Amino acid sequence: MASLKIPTLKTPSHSLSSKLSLRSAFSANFPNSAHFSRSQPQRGRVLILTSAASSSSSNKPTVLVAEKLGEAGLTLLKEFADVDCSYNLSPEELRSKISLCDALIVRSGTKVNRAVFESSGGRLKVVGRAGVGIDNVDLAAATEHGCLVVNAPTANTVAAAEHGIALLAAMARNVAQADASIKSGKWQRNKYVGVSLVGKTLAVLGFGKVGSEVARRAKGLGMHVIAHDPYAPAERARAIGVELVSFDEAIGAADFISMHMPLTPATSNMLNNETFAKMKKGVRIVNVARGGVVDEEALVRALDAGIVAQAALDVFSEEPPKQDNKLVQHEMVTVTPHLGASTMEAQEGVAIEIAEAVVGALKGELAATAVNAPMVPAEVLLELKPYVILAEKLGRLAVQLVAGGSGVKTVKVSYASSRPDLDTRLLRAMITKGIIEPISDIYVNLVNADYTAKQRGLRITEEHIHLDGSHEIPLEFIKVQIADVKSKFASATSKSGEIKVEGRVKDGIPHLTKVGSFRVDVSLEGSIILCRQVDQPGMIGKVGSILGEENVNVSFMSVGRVAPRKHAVMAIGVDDQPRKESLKRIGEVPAIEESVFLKL
Ligand SMILES: NC(=O)C1=CN([C@@H]2O[C@H](COP(=O)(O)OP(=O)(O)OC[C@H]3O[C@@H](n4cnc5c(N)ncnc54)[C@H](O)[C@@H]3O)[C@@H](O)[C@H]2O)C=CC1
Ligand SMILES: O=C(O)C(=O)COP(=O)(O)O
Repeated sequence: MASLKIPTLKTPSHSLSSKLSLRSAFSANFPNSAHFSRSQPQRGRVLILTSAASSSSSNKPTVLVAEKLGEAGLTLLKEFADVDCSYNLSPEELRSKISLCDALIVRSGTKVNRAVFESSGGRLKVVGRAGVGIDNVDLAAATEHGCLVVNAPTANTVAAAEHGIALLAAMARNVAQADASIKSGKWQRNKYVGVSLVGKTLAVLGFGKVGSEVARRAKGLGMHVIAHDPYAPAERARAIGVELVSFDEAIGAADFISMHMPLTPATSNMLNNETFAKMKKGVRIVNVARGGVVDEEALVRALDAGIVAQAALDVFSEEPPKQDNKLVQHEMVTVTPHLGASTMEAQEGVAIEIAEAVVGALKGELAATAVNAPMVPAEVLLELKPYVILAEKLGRLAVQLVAGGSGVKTVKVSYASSRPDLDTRLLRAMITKGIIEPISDIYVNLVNADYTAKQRGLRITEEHIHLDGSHEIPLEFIKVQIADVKSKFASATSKSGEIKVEGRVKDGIPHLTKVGSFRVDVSLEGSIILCRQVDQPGMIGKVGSILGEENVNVSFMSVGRVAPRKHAVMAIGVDDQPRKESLKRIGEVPAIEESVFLKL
């Protein structure tokens, strides 16, 4: 397996402070628009931005809105960002604009594929999908690029359900065909005799938000409603008088089928030759989900064979469909141009929902509708905040203790906690960030931490040390161990050969409490000098005076020793980075056996 090579360590261009917010967990971090400066690119806390990448002279992030968005959403976005509304961009135009944008907002009409993320040069930090389906966004590529994807999953539910019902009724009564006929001067009352809905069986496939609203409305029309959804809770179905059945039962019993699942590899072409063959002859199909859930050629054949009597389609595998598309032209098919979410009300709601999500994500807040990042509830985030900082700093310290040329492959993290259900995803991500960022150009956040670790051949194992006691404090300590490496500070290596650092949070401030087998206590602010010395009087004074002469402010000092007059490790917190010569002078103090400077 590949391993994470330790090159010369980079000095981070920022210094962490106790003011660090949860922003560091996410990729998109604009503290607020007024303080955001593109001319001073920073890593870690905020986006990697350069003045060359800036398209505007203001300090605000830039949001590209690539498809029509409701006014209320645009107003919200404009309060925080420079908003570029450029509709109908070609793929090439989108790719060339994207490196100037911090966020992109799309609906279903824009393909946000890998090329878009690659063209963004690392600047794009949030993609907002103003709607539900995210099949037009390459989530794997987004994650690999540390780009958060958020959607607006609730505001268009009713609109989509109403459109499903509109298509159901219009299809059953040939509304569209009859309308076209009368407009062409005909009066064909016998040709357009329809079928009734009352008493018929409707199978709702996909019993999520839209599917259940369709079911509720269909029941109001006097239909017998059954549903199939492998993941829907039976109680939810029962509560509205719908029976959940198997897929084969649903399609076998249905007079009408309505599709409401997302397009995924598992649902692609789920209506096909084989499944059409299992349906009742004369079944009628409504699709307001995605064109790709139906094998469209198989549907044409099923229509021509009379297995499917009629279909009503709002969505197509290729949008817009070609003019000679056989389904569009088919007499027994009613079509609309992906109008499910297109009501005034839904579009205003979706616009607000997505604008809030994108602005929140740009501010580094928790994104409640994140699609490609673990969902960590806001209250958990707040509670874990100091531990998040501790986790990143321990990772950062541990990796700086690795000797150049070693390959970091295995990191073991131990969490000592009385909480059996401690959510460690965020902590793990931050340790990964701490380990990878000082030795690479990769920007690591909650979105791409696990992916990046895997890519770099870094295996992070986690262990929970269960403590008895109050559940009030989420964590007693975190221990980070790097195995199978040489250390540039031998004292950081435990008896079993791993580099080991341990820390805990005291009064809300992260502290380093153990290095190897030496207990220390130094707050993790500023930077740290570690020295191993023979435990004897005067050492603190000697090192302190060298730092004083060099004008380096000491914030903290702590000495941990194995036994009096034996070996001791001195941890010195410093506000500024000492000159190389100062560190050399410290190393030359006769009783000092080794020393290392660690930048936090
Ligand atoms: N035509 C339009 O303008 C609109 C289309 N949509 C489409 O409708 C879909 C559903 O939207 P929501 O109900 O809001 O999403 P949702 O996530 O609430 O519901 C989707 C349901 O599909 C189920 N599902 C997943 N795999 C399935 C399978 N193999 N068989 C049966 N069910 C399966 C899920 O368990 C879930 O309950 C969206 O993904 C989107 O593609 C949504 C809004 C507007
Ligand atoms: O929300 C969805 O999934 C939709 O299909 C709506 O698409 P639209 O935003 O109208 O392009």
